[in-house]
Amino acid sequence: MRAFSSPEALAEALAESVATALRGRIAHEGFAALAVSGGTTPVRFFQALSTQKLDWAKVTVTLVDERWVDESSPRSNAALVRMHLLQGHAAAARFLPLYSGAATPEAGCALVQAALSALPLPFAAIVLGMGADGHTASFFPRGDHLDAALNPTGAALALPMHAPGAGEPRITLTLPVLLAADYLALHIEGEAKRAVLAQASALPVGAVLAHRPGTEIFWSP
Ligand SMILES: O=C(O)[C@H](O)[C@@H](O)[C@H](O)[C@H](O)COP(=O)(O)O
Repeated sequence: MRAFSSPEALAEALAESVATALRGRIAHEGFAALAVSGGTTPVRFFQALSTQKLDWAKVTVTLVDERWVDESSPRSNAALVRMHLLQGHAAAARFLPLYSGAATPEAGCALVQAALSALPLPFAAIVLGMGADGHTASFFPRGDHLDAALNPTGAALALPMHAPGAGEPRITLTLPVLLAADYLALHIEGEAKRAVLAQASALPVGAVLAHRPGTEIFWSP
């Protein structure tokens, strides 16, 4: 685990690592894709990343998971990314939202998967968050598609998810998509989340860490 003294220091270091992964992929292949998480934690990281100098016009940004709500909702991860990440240098990036306006994530999933499969996969970088219940992406405990989403050999790139702790219906990238990324990081802040992480083996986030022990964990108080 990389422990930092402040959320600001963490944000700068995580932005450096992600920018390095993006530059590396652009240098080799000309294009790169990045998936980021929503929620409340990533705002400082988004702001730090938006100031990184790289050829953002070659980057497609999308989400690890999304709440099935319109961008006018304060719960929209897409709105969060537009407001805090797609600014400054990063304003030149292309953004692929996961929410399409379809009535349900089930109805929108095929379209999302088609759009994802047109990206320069695997992702150059993916940054995960974690909830207090041990979910990461939308791999929620008791989620209706949890087993399918955590199948390391599953063919789906994205799946709908309904779960008691999820708030609204969700759509999420699947475990094999996360595992294939060039660079995979988990960003958590606060003592409570560090304590949850210590119990990770019994939680959905633990499935990611078990399959990808090299996942770089960023923590600050
Ligand atoms: O849409 C979401 O909710 C996220 O992508 C989710 O997976 C997030 O990373 C955790 O819930 C942590 O959320 P906080 O940063 O708000 O604690």
